[in-house]
Amino acid sequence: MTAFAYRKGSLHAEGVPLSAIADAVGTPTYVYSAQALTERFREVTEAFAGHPHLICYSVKANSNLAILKLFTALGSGFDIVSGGELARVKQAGGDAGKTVFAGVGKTPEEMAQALVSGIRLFNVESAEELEALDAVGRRAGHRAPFALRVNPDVDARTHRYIATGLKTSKFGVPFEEAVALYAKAKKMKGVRALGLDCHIGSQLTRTAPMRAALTKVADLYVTLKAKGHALEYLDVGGGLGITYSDETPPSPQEYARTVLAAVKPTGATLLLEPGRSLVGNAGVLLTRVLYRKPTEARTFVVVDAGMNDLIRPALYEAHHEFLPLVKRRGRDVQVDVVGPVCESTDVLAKARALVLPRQDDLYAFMSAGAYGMSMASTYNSRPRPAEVLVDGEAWRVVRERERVEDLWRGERA
Ligand SMILES: Cc1ncc(COP(=O)(O)O)c(C=O)c1O
Ligand SMILES: N[C@@H](CCCC[NH3+])C(=O)O
Repeated sequence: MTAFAYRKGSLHAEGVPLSAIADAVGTPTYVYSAQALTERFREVTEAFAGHPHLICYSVKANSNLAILKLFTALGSGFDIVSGGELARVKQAGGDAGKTVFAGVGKTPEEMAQALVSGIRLFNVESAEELEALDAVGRRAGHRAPFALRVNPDVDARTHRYIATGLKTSKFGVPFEEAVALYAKAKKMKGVRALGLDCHIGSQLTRTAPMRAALTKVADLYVTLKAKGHALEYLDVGGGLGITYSDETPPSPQEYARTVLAAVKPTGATLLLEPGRSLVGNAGVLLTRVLYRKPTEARTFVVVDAGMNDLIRPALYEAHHEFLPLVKRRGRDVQVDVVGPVCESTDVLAKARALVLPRQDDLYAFMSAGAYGMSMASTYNSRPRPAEVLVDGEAWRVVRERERVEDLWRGERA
């Protein structure tokens, strides 16, 4: 069953009409489906059943505590990129021992905090970071478990802003330098090599780049083992894409087949860091129509959600379907759906054919569960949206709408 579907012309999240949520909580509001989150998590786990693995949900995709708690209950670990994300995981009852820490700019303070918390693995992204981690480990009196994130120089065939596996990207250490770095690390007293890591990009819709990268990385893993490094984990990153409009990403099963075939020679325990593929299609952003504005050039529909609430269209020219909460019959016209923010890139849906909305009509931006709220800002002093979690016929607010007073918290006039 799809979590978001029309019933008698009214768009529902599971058993709840979305317009009831919009009326009660206001707009803009993010709404997530517990059922969609759970089903997707189980689907990925089942696809890898039979092979030792741990799913480390990528917190940056959606870091709401209720979602972290739900994944914790399903047995998930986490992929984090900051001390703030670690704090969220702990706050939600997540296990630091099932958590991996990535990112090119971890501070020594963040590393120390993570080490004390018992983090499973540091994914180290540069030679200098390795030295910093070594110093942290020595100071703490125990070796920090690490994997090098290598950059396999593979074109992930995704939007260039979210590709991370090319030589020119800031991520990972150059593939050719990995063997020497592991040899250097062996002499360090504050670190312990426990794995190897790579992540080539996000919203991947083809298996060929995954296969190419993982085959290279698996080869390197075997080489490192042969050189006496006691590696246990191969972290294959995240990146599996979702359908926003007409993309046809691999299914979790097809993804698992590709990954498992490539890593077979390693015998490693797999770490997976899915973000978008678990939450992207489990969330929508509700919005209300403020004004229609026909001009000579085009017809604008101004809604109360802006690029500060959902930045993906402005940042990546990303497509999110724009659906009415209550279906209406009529002739389609072409419109640009825009937000209230004072930026020309605040266009949330461009050149869409739809029945001309009326003032106050409610709509949903679909596929907004990933990198929606987690990238929201208060630009233009707009309080961030509320968040709601639906479960069957029940729903609850899992983050209150930010209040205007929150906008200047900590400021001194
Ligand atoms: C290291 C790392 N792991 C996991 C992810 C999650 O990626 P996705 O949401 O595409 O699954 C990202 C983001 O691209 C990342 O940088
Ligand atoms: N924020 C991006 C994905 C970046 C992934 C983080 N490494 C998006 O919305 O598509």
